[in-house]
Amino acid sequence: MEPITFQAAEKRSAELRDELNQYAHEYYVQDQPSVEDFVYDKKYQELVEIETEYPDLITPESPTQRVGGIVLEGFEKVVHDIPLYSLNDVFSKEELIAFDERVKKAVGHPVSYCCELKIDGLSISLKYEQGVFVQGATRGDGTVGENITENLKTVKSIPLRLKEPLSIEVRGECYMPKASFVKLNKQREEDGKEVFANPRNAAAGSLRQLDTRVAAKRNLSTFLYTLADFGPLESTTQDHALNEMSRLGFRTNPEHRVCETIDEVWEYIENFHETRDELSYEIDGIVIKVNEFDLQDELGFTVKAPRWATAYKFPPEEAQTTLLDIDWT
Ligand SMILES: NC(=O)c1cnc(OC2CCCC2)nc1N
Repeated sequence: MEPITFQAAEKRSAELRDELNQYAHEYYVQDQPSVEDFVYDKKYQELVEIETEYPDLITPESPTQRVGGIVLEGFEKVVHDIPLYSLNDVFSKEELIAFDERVKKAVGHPVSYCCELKIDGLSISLKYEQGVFVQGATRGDGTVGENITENLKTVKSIPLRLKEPLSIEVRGECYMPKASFVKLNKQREEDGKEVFANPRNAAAGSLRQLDTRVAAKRNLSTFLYTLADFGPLESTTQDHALNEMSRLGFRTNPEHRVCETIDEVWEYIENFHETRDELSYEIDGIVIKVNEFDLQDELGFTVKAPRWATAYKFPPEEAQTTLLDIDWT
């Protein structure tokens, strides 16, 4: 390609960055690619050539920054301004009904619930300043986590810049899709390496890598589910917050549903208990949250968990076809 002037390179690289980030958003966040891979690859190659010629044109959100390439000494500690709470679990319909009774007694009237699949991955917290991804951390003990920003930058579904210049913090799950888990373990077996016990461990092991190029190759993904620091956003319900996070460019789980009664919640639980093997990711239950944020505030927290949420845990899968038995190709 004939060398181009800096001005032409500046304009062209900005066009390519926006175009490639839009293609990546459609592919990794919306699961609806609008172009074939070779179209993306060709434009990506052009951007690499321009950035190689003019390194000053590289920006934090350039798609070329997703491949990793630094080896960290270790992970710094991060103190979470807003704690990441855990959930009180329930294991039966009776316990779920008791949860609903406690909530109704405390607020004095029936409430609607936002039901979400309980993704079996690693809890992460993402901080943005004026729309730019500035820090990613593990949950840790809920108050102190580890700074894994460099590894999370390689996770393609995590936006490096939001659609609006907001300063917010969101939380969610980083997970490894079942098909990627099977492929990784087959490769590790061939390489004589120890295999991962489950996708959650594989995701955790990938994010604990000090060499970011390793994390970049592990095909990790995310579902975000908590608006922690709202910034200027004004969601009043969990369901609305999920829709806002999706609008801002985050990947959220499409199966969330508002249920008006605990019976509807139970229907939702039974449905996904039966069909979860069809999902491309592992879930270990259902998270049920009081939908209205003002009622969540009224209910508050115990020492470790919100009074306004519970997790219905599925019984461990006995004699279930294991992931390795299923042909994921
Ligand atoms: N694994 C999940 O999919 C998941 C985990 N946690 C939460 O909510 C937090 C927010 C307040 C307490 C728990 N939602 C989820 N969907």
